[in-house]
Amino acid sequence: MIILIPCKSLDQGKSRLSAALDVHARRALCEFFLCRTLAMVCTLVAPARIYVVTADPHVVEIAGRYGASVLADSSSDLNRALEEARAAIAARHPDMEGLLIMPIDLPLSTSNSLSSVVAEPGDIVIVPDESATGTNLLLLRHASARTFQFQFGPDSYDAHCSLANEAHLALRIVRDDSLSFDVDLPEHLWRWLHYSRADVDLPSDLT
Ligand SMILES: Nc1nc2c(ncn2[C@@H]2O[C@H](COP(=O)(O)OP(=O)(O)OP(=O)(O)O)[C@@H](O)[C@H]2O)c(=O)[nH]1
Ligand SMILES: O=C(O)[C@H](O)COP(=O)(O)O
Repeated sequence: MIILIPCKSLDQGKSRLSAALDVHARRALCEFFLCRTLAMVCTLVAPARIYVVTADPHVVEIAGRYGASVLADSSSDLNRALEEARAAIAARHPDMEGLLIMPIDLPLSTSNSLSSVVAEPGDIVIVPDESATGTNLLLLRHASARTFQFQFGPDSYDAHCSLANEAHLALRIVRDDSLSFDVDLPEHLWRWLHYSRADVDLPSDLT
């Protein structure tokens, strides 16, 4: 399995938190999210199977610390960035049998919860967000790993499920509180900070 982490430029990420956090704090949060995500996925696969697609040189440097490879995002569109990254990955890994799209903003995710998703059978495994509108995790297997068209954006959960059903793919839906929680809006941030303050070493901008 290959793990592909899309990462917006750190100065631009989590823009919907701008009412709650200034640009420095948002940048610190994105860096924190990126590092914890890289550390976690390194427990699941070898660094040679971890890719980050980004336009940010600082993200490139961070990914390098974890031994992950970086692919350039020249599009500023998430679906296009993923398509281009996947094409590059498929060329480097002709044996690619699975591709997991792993966002950075799932702060309750753990190695164990990710392992459970990876253990699910099927051509496509989806973990929706709490509201069952977004797609928090997308695991593609077999031919889908190379061909399934990414539909990230508004209502991506429905869009991904519809596409999978139209193509008669074996689709598994996983609902898991630790993976369904993503930090998009200030209310998510407050909930996460409230629960994690005791056991997470947060960036100083957030404490
Ligand atoms: N490379 C790349 N990654 C992206 C892009 N847009 C979003 N991402 C990443 O995709 C994942 C999910 O994105 P969102 O939850 O929308 O996070 P975000 O874009 O930082 O949040 P907002 O700015 O508030 O929309 C995160 O890992 C983002 O860093 C993009 O245009 N290019
Ligand atoms: O479904 C999606 O497009 C991704 O999960 C991003 O959605 P979000 O911006 O609502 O997290």
